[in-house]
Amino acid sequence: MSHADEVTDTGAASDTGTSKVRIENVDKHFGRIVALEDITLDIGDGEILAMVGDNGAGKSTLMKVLCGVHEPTNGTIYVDGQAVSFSNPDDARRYGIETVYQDLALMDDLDVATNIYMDQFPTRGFGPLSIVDWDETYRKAERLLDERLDRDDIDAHTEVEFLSGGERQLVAIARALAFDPDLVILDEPTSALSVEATELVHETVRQLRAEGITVVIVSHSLDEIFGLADRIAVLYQGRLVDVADPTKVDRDALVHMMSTGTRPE
Ligand SMILES: Nc1ncnc2c1ncn2[C@@H]1O[C@H](COP(=O)(O)OP(=O)(O)OP(=O)(O)O)[C@@H](O)[C@H]1O
Repeated sequence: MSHADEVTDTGAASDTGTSKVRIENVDKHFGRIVALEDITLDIGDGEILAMVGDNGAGKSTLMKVLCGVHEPTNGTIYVDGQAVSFSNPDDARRYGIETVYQDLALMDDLDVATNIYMDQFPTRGFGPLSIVDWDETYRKAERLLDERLDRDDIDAHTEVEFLSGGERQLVAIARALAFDPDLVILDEPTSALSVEATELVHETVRQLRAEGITVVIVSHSLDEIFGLADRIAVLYQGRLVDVADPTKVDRDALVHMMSTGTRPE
């Protein structure tokens, strides 16, 4: 691979707005494995940034650095211009970063509202006498599904195991939204979904952007990438190859970058 072809993202996001998150000179090593090497990337406030790359390119590792699962070996993460250091996902959450993992991590035998609020149930009473306010839990869940996701057809009382794949994805997104995030990371959100369910999830992602939420989406689907992304960060063997504008790059060029680590002539 020619390192001359690799880029440092100079902050194209700043052209239209400010950076929500800046990843600066980030390396991540696992023993002798270099999973990320000198990544510098701005994630623009309110944009949908797709993260793409072949297997082993470093997408998951970069996502996990962003959401506090991994600490970078070197480099700095800035949120709203402030240098931050995340030791765990709760730290990232405090800075408004939520992640929806591919496996969704839903509890199948619990209902929708419980899944959405299980980490932060509304309570009544004070101190040791406080108890879960179930009425408020269902009310809030219904409001969230209806007003934020436009899905009043998903009943907050339904056990998650009875939902379709697309609905499960939306419940997982709702759980992230319940933390009132500024940035949501979606890991392969439609990889197991039908065309129809995929379009519903895409609608939701566009809705998040319309609300001003920044979205980072890890995806292998070119349709998804070209249909949704404002910019495309291409990784290859742990390095950033390009941050492409989907209106200016075609599929062949993207596949070329993903498979060779170089930009086309
Ligand atoms: N916890 C870990 N321990 C050791 N090596 C790891 C660990 N996590 C990732 N790696 C290595 O880091 C490199 C990047 O992996 P990563 O999972 O980030 O790639 P990816 O682009 O997400 O790939 P995929 O599309 O296959 O999920 C790979 O060589 C992988 O084996």
